[in-house]
Amino acid sequence: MDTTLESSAAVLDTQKDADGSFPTDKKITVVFVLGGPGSGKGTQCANIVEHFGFTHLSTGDLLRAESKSGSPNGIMIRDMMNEGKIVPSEVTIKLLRKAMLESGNDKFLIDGFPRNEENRAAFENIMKIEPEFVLYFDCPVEELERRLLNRNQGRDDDNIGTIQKRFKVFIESTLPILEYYNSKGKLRKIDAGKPVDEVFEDVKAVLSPFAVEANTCRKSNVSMVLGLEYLIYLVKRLFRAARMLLTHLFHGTALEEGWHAASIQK
Ligand SMILES: Nc1ncnc2c1ncn2[C@@H]1O[C@H](COP(=O)(O)OP(=O)(O)OP(=O)(O)O)[C@@H](O)[C@H]1O
Ligand SMILES: O=c1ccn([C@@H]2O[C@H](COP(=O)(O)O)[C@@H](O)[C@H]2O)c(=O)[nH]1
Repeated sequence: MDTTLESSAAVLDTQKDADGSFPTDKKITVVFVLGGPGSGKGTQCANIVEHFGFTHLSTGDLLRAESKSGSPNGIMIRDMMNEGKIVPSEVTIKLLRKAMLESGNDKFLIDGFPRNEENRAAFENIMKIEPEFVLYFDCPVEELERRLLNRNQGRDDDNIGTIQKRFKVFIESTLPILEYYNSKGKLRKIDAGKPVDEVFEDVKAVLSPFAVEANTCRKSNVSMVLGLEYLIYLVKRLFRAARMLLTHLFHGTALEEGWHAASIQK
């Protein structure tokens, strides 16, 4: 499958209200991040960004921002989120595509998406991008509920009524997506019921293929710096030798005296 932003753009740009254009033909790496509400997707994505250079895009965050922006879809999005319902794919994918473009990156963690079969098929058809794999944060429901009720980030949907609806949607619509990717050998399941640091150790193991690139990059930066320092050292020595030679040619005696004086001082 062709996975360039350019080809995705070609499809999306046929849409009447699609904005912007994709500047590159780079290969795009996408990792979907899924898990029940409160399983720690956002928390772990922040760690991944720091260590592996991905851009983190939470579709929930993108929809929340859109609902507050006063856009024509704003009220519809807010009402659906308050009911724990899944917003139509074209709305979410348009926001995702814009954010991917604006990031300038080519490696993305797409958090909280695809949530149902419609999301999955639409992303594949429109963006023409297959995920590398799906990171699935698996956590007992009692722990999810405890975390959400203690989150205190002012989210309208972190109340027990909406939380129950979100759990139901996750079981009915998102679990089949996880099964789909599992059948394709693309599911990477993580025990998310453990403390944050322990979960991240498991995440790092799954993302290790991307660390190779980061290490290589770091190593080559180090050798570049060392190489540059050595070059500066050589140039300095060359200048010193040239200066001594010139001084010797024009003031041979003085130089000899200088050397002599220097060797006495030693
Ligand atoms: N491993 C963990 N152990 C205990 N608490 C955690 C852990 N991971 C995250 N939390 C806490 O649980 C809450 C939910 O975490 P987070 O927002 O990362 O989940 P999420 O999966 O992104 O949620 P949502 O799907 O609702 O956006 C936060 O208050 C976070 O600090
Ligand atoms: O792709 C998506 C992502 C989210 N939603 C809606 O937003 C809320 C909150 O999502 P979080 O991932 O917990 O931030 C979710 O319950 C859905 O109503 C969506 O429709 N599509």
